[in-house]
Amino acid sequence: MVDVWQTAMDHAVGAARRAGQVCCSGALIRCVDQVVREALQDDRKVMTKSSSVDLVTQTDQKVEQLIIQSVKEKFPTHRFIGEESVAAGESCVLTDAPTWIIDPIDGTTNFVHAFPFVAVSIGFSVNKQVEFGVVFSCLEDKMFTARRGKGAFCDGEPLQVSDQEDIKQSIIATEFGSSRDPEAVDRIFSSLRNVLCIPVHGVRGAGTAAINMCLVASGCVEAYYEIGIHVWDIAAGSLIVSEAGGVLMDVDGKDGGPLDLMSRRIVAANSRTIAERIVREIDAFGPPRDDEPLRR
Ligand SMILES: O=P(O)(O)O[C@H]1[C@H](O)[C@@H](O)[C@H](O)[C@@H](O)[C@@H]1O
Ligand SMILES: [Mg+2]
Ligand SMILES: [Mg+2]
Repeated sequence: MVDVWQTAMDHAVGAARRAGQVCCSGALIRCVDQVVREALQDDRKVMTKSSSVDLVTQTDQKVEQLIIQSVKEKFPTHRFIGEESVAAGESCVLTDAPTWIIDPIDGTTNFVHAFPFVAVSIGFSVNKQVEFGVVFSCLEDKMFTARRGKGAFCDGEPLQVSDQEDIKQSIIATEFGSSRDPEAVDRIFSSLRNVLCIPVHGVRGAGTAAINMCLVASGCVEAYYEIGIHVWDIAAGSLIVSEAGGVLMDVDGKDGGPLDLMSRRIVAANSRTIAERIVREIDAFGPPRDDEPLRR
């Protein structure tokens, strides 16, 4: 059978690596070279989006344009949902058409502060189903990939989630997100307290949703959950987790409900048991959906 999306996936891997090189040269320069740092004053200019801690740089915008241009040349009819294009006013609606879902720098706050976890995330959906996901963790130089039904890989090596079924023997990843609304922060802390006091072995966060999900897929943490993420944070990572044997869910009711890429809520875990336990412990508030027209 003809593998219709393999060419697109190969293109995504190349684009993610090239984009990662742009991000990483910027990030490494921030770590090591004060003189170049000053010379790059403009490039380091940090702007804000939905809140004073929702950061964006010219590198985010430049990298997204690089990826979109290169895809357009090869696949002129495909559509895009890109984090920085949506911030600039493009619509954020997932249709049945082949759609590239791009987070040019996942972990912009890390990037700005030279905290060494930054990823380029490219998901590709058809009929609203993710067909492949590519996450390039550029400072670690690790390429995570997954094709629907064909497994998940890191640099070509198969990935498998952890087989730990006991949440008390687990590490859980999460993030605080970019809302500083006191009510939302209270809810995030109350969920965190409940999870921590199960008790779990530990709670971690890499500062990027995509890398947190690759950590689940690699078996380094048993689960990742977050409320407030966006479709571009999770499209690629969600397939990498499920193809590594993990489960994905929303945070509704007792069993979470099916993952909804636009709902801004996710639990990604090694097993249903651990995912459902997290759902029971967290406060399931609902930020405005990504496809809600008046969310900005
Ligand atoms: O760095 P970006 O692409 O803005 O994504 C981050 C997101 O904005 C935060 O809410 C999450 O907590 C991070 O995990 C994301 O990766
Ligand atoms: Mg992101
Ligand atoms: Mg981003």
